Amino acid sequence: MDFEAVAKYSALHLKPAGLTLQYGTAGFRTKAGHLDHIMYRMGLLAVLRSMKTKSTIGVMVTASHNPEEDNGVKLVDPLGEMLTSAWEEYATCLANADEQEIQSILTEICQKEVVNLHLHASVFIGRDTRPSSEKLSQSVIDGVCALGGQYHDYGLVTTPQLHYMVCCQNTQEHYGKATVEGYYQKLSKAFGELTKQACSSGDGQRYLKIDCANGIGALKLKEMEHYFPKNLLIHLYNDGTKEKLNHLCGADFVKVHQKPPLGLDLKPNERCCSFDGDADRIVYYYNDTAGHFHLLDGDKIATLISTFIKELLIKIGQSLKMAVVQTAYANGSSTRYLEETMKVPVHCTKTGVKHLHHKAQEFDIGVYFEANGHGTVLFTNAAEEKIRHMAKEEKDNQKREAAKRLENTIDLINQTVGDAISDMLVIEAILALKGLTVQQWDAIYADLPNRQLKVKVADRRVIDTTDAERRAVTPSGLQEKIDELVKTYRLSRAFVRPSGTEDVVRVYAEADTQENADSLAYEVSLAVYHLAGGIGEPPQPVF
Ligand SMILES: CC(=O)N[C@H]1[C@@H](OP(=O)(O)O)O[C@H](CO)[C@@H](O)[C@@H]1O
Ligand SMILES: [Mg+2]
Repeated sequence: MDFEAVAKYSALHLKPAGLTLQYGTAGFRTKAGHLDHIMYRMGLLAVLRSMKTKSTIGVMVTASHNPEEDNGVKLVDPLGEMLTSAWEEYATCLANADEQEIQSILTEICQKEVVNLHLHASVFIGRDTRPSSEKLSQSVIDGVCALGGQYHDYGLVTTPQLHYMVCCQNTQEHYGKATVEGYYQKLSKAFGELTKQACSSGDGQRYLKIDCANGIGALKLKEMEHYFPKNLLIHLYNDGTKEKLNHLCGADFVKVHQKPPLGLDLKPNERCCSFDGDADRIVYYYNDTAGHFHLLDGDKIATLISTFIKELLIKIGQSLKMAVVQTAYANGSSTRYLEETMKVPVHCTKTGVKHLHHKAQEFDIGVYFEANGHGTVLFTNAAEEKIRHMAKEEKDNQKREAAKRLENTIDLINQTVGDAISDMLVIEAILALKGLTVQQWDAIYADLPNRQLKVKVADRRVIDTTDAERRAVTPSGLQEKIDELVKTYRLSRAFVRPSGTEDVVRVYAEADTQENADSLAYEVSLAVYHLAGGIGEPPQPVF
């Protein structure tokens, strides 16, 4: 290891005194001004991870739906998955080390992981549209170079595009070409094939309004539009030319506030969707003729996609096991509908894509979505081979056609990670094929009214949870209080957990009416404030 180079570059990326950060649900995230040293050190770590796995590793500079002033970074493992947890700990350790400790920590990681430092290292780098991202990605490059790694800087890409390209590279392009054009071509071709026999979506309305959160999604959709078949008409809003990233718009804003984004005029019954800042989440919505807003979130998306796949599986007559993976934030109605009506097994994991992803890998076909609209579908190699074989060789016309649809779905979905562009194409294809309007899709089941709130506490780590975060173990008395409150409402459920991306405790509640969900969420927030060391003003009633 060239410690001299490491030390030389480290001096250019000094850690602010007293700053400690943790590799959380989605890597490191904080104010952009505090991240230079983190970027550099993640460049170093990516090189070691690449040597360890003998594969290309991805580094994405983004803070997704967070405010424009924030930034963040996460590492992407060889098949496009999130970084494995043991290395998250190394990342945290390296990030918080004093400058003179860096060498010994790198050496320790190499010893523990038996990293052969003579191997070639390769790192793919991507970034979102934040003003701070370009400089920060240069710091990543410094880290990669300090340890003699090779890099390819993809510049502005969506997070899922970077994951996709890492996977392509490490599968010797079996998954696709490791270029942005390759991505556009593969997805557009699959979409065209899949929707060949569809006339249009049920409402005869052939276009979709997209709120791009003033982020990278707008840039990439503009590039991709030329590849789309003519039957897909999209109209972009919040394309970043006028307003600030994620400000009063984007998938997270729409989901949390349950209202349309600024900058998109919502006409009755028009089908609309929002991406988040790095385009790995998507939610749909519409306003009915009475002016009521209807949100179709990750749970509705999971239901639509799993219904579509299940129908095709029945047609091809293969016994492939499919399951849906959700988190505690999934609306109770969606879980009930999937289990009781659809007869699809549902599993609940902790928040964070990596947990859902791992669980989904246990099934032949694993559909996973967070309620906030992050999700995808995973097919095992064996399931994929079976489907591709049938799509080619099956004699029975109906079965073969169903297998072809599944095959195109496999090619359309980005299996590495949730992907707003890919998910949007899957959803548009399903609506067109099934002749469903957005209203008919929404009517499949009715969501239970719900509310999400945040509470500021001195140290959110005082809250420890169990049972896929549905119950609080500490501080003592908190869970008992929540249980007590939940009992006073109908069809109710509530839980609290420390956020992995913001310095807050999140509160979730659902109940029979919006008023009751709001009131329960408020009461639970108060309990958190009083029992878990709340700071600042106590929570106020929601409305
Ligand atoms: C309730 C919620 O939406 N939480 C989000 C949010 O995590 P928190 O740990 O809740 O801050 O950001 C994560 C990363 O984008 C995402 O995976 C997760 O679903
Ligand atoms: Mg995101």
